[in-house]
Amino acid sequence: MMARPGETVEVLLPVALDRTYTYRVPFGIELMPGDVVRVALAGRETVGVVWEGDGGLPASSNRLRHVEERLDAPPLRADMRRFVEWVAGWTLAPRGMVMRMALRAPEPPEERARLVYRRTGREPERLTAARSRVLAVLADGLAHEKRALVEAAGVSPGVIDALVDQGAVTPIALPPAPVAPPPDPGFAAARLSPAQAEAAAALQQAVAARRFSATLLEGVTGAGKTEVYFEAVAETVRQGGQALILLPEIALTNQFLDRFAARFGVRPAEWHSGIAAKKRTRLWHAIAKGEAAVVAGARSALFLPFADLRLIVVDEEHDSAYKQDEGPRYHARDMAVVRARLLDAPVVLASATPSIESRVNADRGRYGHILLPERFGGRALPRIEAVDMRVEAPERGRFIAPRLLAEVRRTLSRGEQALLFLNRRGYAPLTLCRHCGHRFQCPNCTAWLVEHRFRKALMCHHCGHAEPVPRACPACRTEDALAACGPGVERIAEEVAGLFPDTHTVILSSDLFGGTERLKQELEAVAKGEVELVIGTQLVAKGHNFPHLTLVGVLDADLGLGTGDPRAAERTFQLLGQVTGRAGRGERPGQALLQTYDPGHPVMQAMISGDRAAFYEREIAMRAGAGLPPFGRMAALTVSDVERAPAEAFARALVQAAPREAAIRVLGPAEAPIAVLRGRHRFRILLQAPREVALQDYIRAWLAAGPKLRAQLALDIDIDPMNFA
Ligand SMILES: Nc1ncnc2c1ncn2[C@@H]1O[C@H](COP(=O)(O)OP(=O)(O)OP(=O)(O)O)[C@@H](O)[C@H]1O
Ligand SMILES: [Zn+2]
Repeated sequence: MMARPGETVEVLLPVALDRTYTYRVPFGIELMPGDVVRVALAGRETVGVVWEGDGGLPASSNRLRHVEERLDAPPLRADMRRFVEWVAGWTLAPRGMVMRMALRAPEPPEERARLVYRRTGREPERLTAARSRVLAVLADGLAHEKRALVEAAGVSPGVIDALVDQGAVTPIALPPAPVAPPPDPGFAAARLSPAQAEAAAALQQAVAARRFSATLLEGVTGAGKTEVYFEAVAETVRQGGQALILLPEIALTNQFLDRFAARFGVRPAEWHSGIAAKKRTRLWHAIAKGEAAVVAGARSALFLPFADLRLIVVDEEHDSAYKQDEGPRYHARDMAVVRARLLDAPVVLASATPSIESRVNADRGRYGHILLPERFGGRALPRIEAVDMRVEAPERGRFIAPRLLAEVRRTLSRGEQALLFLNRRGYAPLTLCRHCGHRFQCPNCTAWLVEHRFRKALMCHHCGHAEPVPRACPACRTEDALAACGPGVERIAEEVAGLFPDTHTVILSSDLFGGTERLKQELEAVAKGEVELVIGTQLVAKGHNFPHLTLVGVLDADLGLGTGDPRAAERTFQLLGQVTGRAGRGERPGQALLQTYDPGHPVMQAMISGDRAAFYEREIAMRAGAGLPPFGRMAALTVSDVERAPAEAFARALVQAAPREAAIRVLGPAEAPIAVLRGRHRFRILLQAPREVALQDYIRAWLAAGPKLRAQLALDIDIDPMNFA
C-alpha cells in the first residue's frame, strides 16, 4: 500500500527489535513497502525498510519524525519480506536482526567507469623520449588502460596526462567490467553416466515445472552429484532465471569454482565473508537486478535480493556449518527449503550422508529422493576396516597403531597419497604439571587450554584466549614439569616427522599460518598430488576431490561419540563417511582404517559393512522412539550472566513461570556442559514437544508473561538446537 506525503509509514530498522517505527512521509516522495529509506533513530541516522503494517494513515502528530530520504537501492521484494518474517517467526529472533541480513549492501555502489586511452592522430607539441614511447605502444590503434600503458612504456602517469592535455591522446570511458560475467549453459556439457543422466533429467524437470519441490540428491561419495546438479543449474540459466548454490566451506573451494568454470566457461559469483566490501556491494546490486545468474555462497547468501531466483541447491546438506550459532540462529538448509517454498521454486539437497531430517522427509514422500548408489566411472568405494585399539595399541607415547603405520608405508612406497585424520587442532588438548597435577584452564571458560606448539601458546578454542607456555608450573613453581596429554594434529605431525623424515607432509587445520589463502593453496597442492602425506582436521573431509589419495587413517574414530548430543552418532557417521570417502576417487582403489576402542559400535559397524541403509533405519527408529528430531521438536534456552547466582536464579524463575502444557516437557535448568563461556555463567533449559505442537507460540507467550531480564542477564533462544555444549 502506498503512503503519500503527510501520511505515516512503518519502517523496520536493523536493530534488535521486533517492532516497526512510525515515520511521516516527507514532501515530494511516495513510499511503498520494501522501499529502503534513511531515517533518524535516537539521534542516529540509520537505513531501514518500509514494512507492511498500519502505514498510510494521516500523520496526526506533528512530533512524528519524517523519513530523511529514499535510497536509490532496489526495494526489498515482497518474497524477501515474507522470508524475513518467516525466519524471525521461526527462530524467535527480532525481525530487525533478520532484516539486517537481507540489507547487507543497500547503498548504491560507485560504478566508476574504466578509463582507457587511445591515440587521436594529432602530434604533441613537443615529442620527448617518454612521450614517443607511449605513442609507440598506442600505435597498435587499440585503447589501453593507464596502468598498462605506464608499464609498457616505462613512463610516469604524468606523461600520459600531458599527452591528453596536448590532444595527442584521448581518454574513453568504458562501463565497468561486469561483476558477474554470464555463465554459458552450453559451454561444456558433461558426458553423464546413465544414472547421472536420469538424475539430471529429473532435476531439470523440477526446474522446468517452476513450482516448489524439494529433492534429496543422495549419492555415495564420488558419485558425481555436482555434475548432476550443474545440469539443473544449466537449465535455470537457459530459462533466464537465477540459481543459488549453497556450500558449507565456500571460502576454501577453489576446486568447486574451477569445476563450475569448466562446465559454464566462467566462475560463479561468490558470496561469503571473504569477499571485499566493494565487490560485495556491486554483487549485491547485480543480484538484485537479476544480472548475476549463478551465485555460489555461504549460508548468508540465502538473504541476497535475487530478482528471479528459480533454483536453490544446498550441497553437503548434512553439514552442521549451515547452522548459524549466533544472532538469528537459523539453519540455512531448512531456511533454503522455506525460501524455495515462498518463491514456489525447486530446492535440491545434495549429500552422500544426508541428515536424518532429510532422510525422513524423503522416506515420507515430502521430498523427492534421487539415489546414485555407485561412484562415477565404475570406481569402488574404499574398503574400510577397524583397528581395535584395545588389542593393537601403538607404542607408548605414540598414536598411530602398527597396522595403520604399515599401510601408510605401503601407500607411500607405491607413490600414492595418504591422509591421517584427527579432528583436533593444536598439539595437545590438555597440559598438566607432572609434579603437582595442575591443569591449565581458560580463565574465561570451563575448558582446558589447548597447546599450540607452532604458535608457542596455550589457547582456548572457545573464546580465543591465548597465553605463552610457561617454563615453571604456576601452581608449584617446578620447572620443566609440564606434560602434554593426548594428541592434536600438530602432535601427529611430530610423530610422522620422526617416522617419515623425507616425506612431503602438510598439516591442514583451520589455524594454519597464512589463513584462508594458504589453506586454499595447500588443498590445491594435495589435489594435484604434490603432497605425499596429509594430516588434517575435519576441514579436509568436506567435499574435496583428491584423486591421488588412496589411504585414509582415522586416528580417533570415537572422538565425536560419547557426548550428550542426541546427534552424536549421526554426526560421527557423516564425518567418517565423508573423510573415508576422500579415498580412491582416482584411478587406484582406496582403503580406510578406523582406530577405535569400540569396533562393535553401530557407527563403526555401518562404516565397515558399508550398510548405510541399516544405519539410517536404526538411527531413525531410535529417534522416533525417543521423540527426538525430526519426530519431536526441541528448543534450548540458555540463561547467562557474569555471576553464577543470578543466572541460576533467573533460569529457575523462568522454569517456574512456564505454563503447564501436557504435550511440552520443560527440562532443567541445568548447568550447561560448558558452564562458563567467555566469562558468562550458563544455565540451560531444554524443551521437548511433539512435532505438531507450535513450540514458538508457547515460548513467546511464556517469555511475555515470565520474569524480565535485568542487568547483566541474557537469554538466548535456539530452536532446533544443533549445539549442546
Ligand atoms: N559425468 C562425468 N564426467 C566426467 N567426470 C565426472 C562425471 N561425474 C563425476 N565426475 C568426476 O568424478 C569425481 C567425483 O565427482 P563429484 O565430486 O561430483 O562427486 P560427489 O558426488 O560430489 O562426491 P562427494 O559427496 O564425495 O563430494 C570428480 O572428479 C568429477 O569430476
Ligand atoms: Zn576460553
